[in-house]
Amino acid sequence: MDAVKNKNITIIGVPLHYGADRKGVDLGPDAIRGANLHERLQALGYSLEDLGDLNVRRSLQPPAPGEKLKYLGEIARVNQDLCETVSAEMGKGRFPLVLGGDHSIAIGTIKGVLQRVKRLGVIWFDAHSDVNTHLTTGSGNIHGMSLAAALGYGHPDLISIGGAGLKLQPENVVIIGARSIDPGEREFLKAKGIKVFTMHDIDRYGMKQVMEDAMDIVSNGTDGVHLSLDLDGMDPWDAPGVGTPVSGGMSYRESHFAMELLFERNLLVSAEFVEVNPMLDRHNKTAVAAVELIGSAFGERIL
Ligand SMILES: NC(=[NH2+])NCCC[C@H](N)C(=O)O
Ligand SMILES: [Mn+2]
Ligand SMILES: [Mn+2]
Repeated sequence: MDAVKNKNITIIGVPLHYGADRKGVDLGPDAIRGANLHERLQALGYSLEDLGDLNVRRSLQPPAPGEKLKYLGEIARVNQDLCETVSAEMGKGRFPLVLGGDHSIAIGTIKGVLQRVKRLGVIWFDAHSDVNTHLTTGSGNIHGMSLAAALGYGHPDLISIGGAGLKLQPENVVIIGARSIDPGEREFLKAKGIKVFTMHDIDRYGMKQVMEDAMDIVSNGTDGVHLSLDLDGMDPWDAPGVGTPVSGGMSYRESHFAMELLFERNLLVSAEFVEVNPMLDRHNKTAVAAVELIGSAFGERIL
């Protein structure tokens, strides 16, 4: 089962903001749909189903001061739901395209894909590495912990989603575009041997080389690749509508080119586009960028 040859896509919206503890990113799925997502994919010959948005239970209590796992209950619940939905769609031979919502939803997406593809590669496109746990986080925001959780590290309520023991292997994961890594995360990445292509590497070697190396790593010994794309990986000039912007990111062209190269290698079995926050955006620019990157990843070309 592979992305580009799989012409059946299921779109799943996850209007979650609790992992970012900041309002607006819950409006991401509709902003992305509103930027003509369906039309663009249909024009490429894909057959779509859109399940709408998963239900997010509302919290009536603010987190306690200093809480290290803010909104854990709400986040774990929707991720369990997402995991089951992704797994069910893949079981029908469909390609899950998940729209965030904050990046904590990667836990549910990846766990669901892992139920179908045991040896899974992941490309994590992000300004951040999201490998904090409740023991290292400064913010307590779970969107900064999702990659660690998918690797099997963190709170039991997060790592047990989808079944105990279901996890990524560090050698099958690459991070691209990183430029903001916390001290605890740096240690984690080193200890686990996770390959990070920082902005420095993209400057030095160019996006073509970085993507080729990245795709070699994630496809080596795996049966499929998941793309987890945080829009804050792009430069805030091109994607201003994100909650945790970091200057000096991937340009519009670099990001597109990365998606085009991904399509050419035909590795993807699933993808998610997260952290679009329309309340912080200008003219829906970030949602439009998301749809354009999705278009390129699914085969759009200029000529
Ligand atoms: N998915 C994201 N935008 N993550 C940002 C994480 C920022 C910071 N490292 C934290 O743990 O809070
Ligand atoms: Mn990020
Ligand atoms: Mn992220």
